[in-house]
Parts: sequence; C-alpha cells; structure tokens
Amino acid sequence: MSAAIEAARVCKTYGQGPTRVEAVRALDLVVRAHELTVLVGPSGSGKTTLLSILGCMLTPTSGTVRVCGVPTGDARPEALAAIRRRHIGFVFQSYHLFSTLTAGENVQLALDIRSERGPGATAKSAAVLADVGLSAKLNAFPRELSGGEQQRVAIARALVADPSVILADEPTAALDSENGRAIMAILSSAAKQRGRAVLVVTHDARLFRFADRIVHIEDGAITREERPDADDCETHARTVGSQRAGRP
Ligand SMILES: Nc1ncnc2c1ncn2[C@@H]1O[C@H](COP(=O)(O)OP(=O)(O)OP(=O)(O)O)[C@@H](O)[C@H]1O
Repeated sequence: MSAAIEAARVCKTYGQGPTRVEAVRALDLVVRAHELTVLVGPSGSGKTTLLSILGCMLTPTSGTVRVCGVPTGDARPEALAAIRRRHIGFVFQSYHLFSTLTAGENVQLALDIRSERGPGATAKSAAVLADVGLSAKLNAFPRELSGGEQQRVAIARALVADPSVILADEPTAALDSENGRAIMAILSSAAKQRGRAVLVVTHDARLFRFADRIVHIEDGAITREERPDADDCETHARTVGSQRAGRP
C-alpha cells in the first residue's frame, strides 16, 4: 500500500533549559493509503504533537516529513498551507463547526477555501453529507444537531475536498460509545472504500477493532505496532525492533 505520509527521524523539542521537553524523539512512521492506523499512548506521550507535525501544522525540530511524496522541510508557511489544503483533512475532538452556518454550508466552506464554488460545490457537499447519513440535516445548524451528528458533519467537511489523508485527534472522545463506533465506522470506510490514509488518535481501546494497525507511542517514541487480524481476531504484536530488522 502506498505511503501517504512518511516521517523519518522526527524530533520535536519544546522550551529550553529546565523547561525543555522532548515531545517526539527520532520517530519513524509511514501512514499508508487504504489503512486506518490508530495511534495510542498515555497522556503527554506526544500524540498530538506528532499528529500536528504530520499535518504540517507544526514544524519538527529535526527530521523529515513527506506528504504524498512532497518534502515539507524547506516549505514556507504558504506552501505548507497549500499542502494541507490539497492533501489533508482534519477532524478534531470538539468538531470546530461554525455555529452560524448550516451543516451543508459548513461542509461547503472546505470547498470555498479551495476556490471551488457554485452549484457543483453545493451538490458535492450534499452528496458527502448523505454518505455520512445526514442528508436530512443539510439545512440544520450545529445547535440543532447531536454531538455524533456534528462530528459526522466535521468528517464530511474533512472528506469533501477528496484529501489523500485524514488526521483525527480523539474524534470520539466527546461521544457515547454507540456514536463513537459510528464515527469509527465512517473513518474506516474512508480508508477501505475511498482509499484514504486515516490516522486516528484515541485512548479508547473499544475502538481498536476498527484499526488495521495500532501504533503505540510512549515518551515520544514508538514502542510497538500491532495488526489486529480480522479473520480470527488474533492480534499479532510486532516490536518495532523486529520490523526494522526486516523480520516478519
Ligand atoms: N506548546 C507546548 N509547549 C511546551 N510543551 C508542550 C507544548 N505542547 C505539548 N507540550 C509537552 O509535550 C509533551 C507531549 O504533549 P502532547 O500534547 O503531544 O501529548 P499527548 O500524547 O497528545 O497528550 P494527551 O493525550 O494528554 O493529549 C507533553 O509533555 C506536553 O506537556
């Protein structure tokens, strides 16, 4: 499966002297198309920092990141913004919808900032909202929607511009378990049916069954990867060390 994001030897250090924190340490990660990768780790282990670096919202202290083959290291802020717009859709825990816009308008905004406007953009937004089961809520405002529905609007907004990568930071944390499962099913379908590379940060072990791959991070480094086997539900744990050594 093709690499959508490739991070190599990525480090991120915050602060200096006694307040210095090594949030991400020489980390290698490839996020692939057609896969839902879950990133899991304790609080403060570097998950959001890593997601922000992979999404070109934060510059690493050292190391390289390529998004769809494009190196981001020397890119100026405008070029990074263009990479984000072209290749990446973001989903956040708190939805980040505009309260004065309808569900349809919130989704269409993602096309508007890419200069895609008019009836075609309206129809595309309505179609993606229908894909996430919200065709009846096209004209509803966020305050008229449940949390799960608002998150589905946010996912539709992330998907509508057809990005190669979806990065989701705790997308189910504010939802009950049923809505959490529904959101993960939609994200899984974005990977499986639409061929997106999907990376989800979650603390919730109940959602691991949606993952093709589970990456564990501690103290800013990857400690372990697992690929839950869909056929017999057996989990094949692999240490990062054995993968690097090329062993199966
Ligand atoms: N802007 C910042 N300035 C200084 N330190 C920071 C900053 N952002 C994060 N950190 C520190 O970097 C480390 C990693 O933080 P990060 O938010 O990436 O972890 P996380 O795994 O996402 O945590 P959580 O699960 O609690 O959200 C923590 O020690 C945190 O205190």
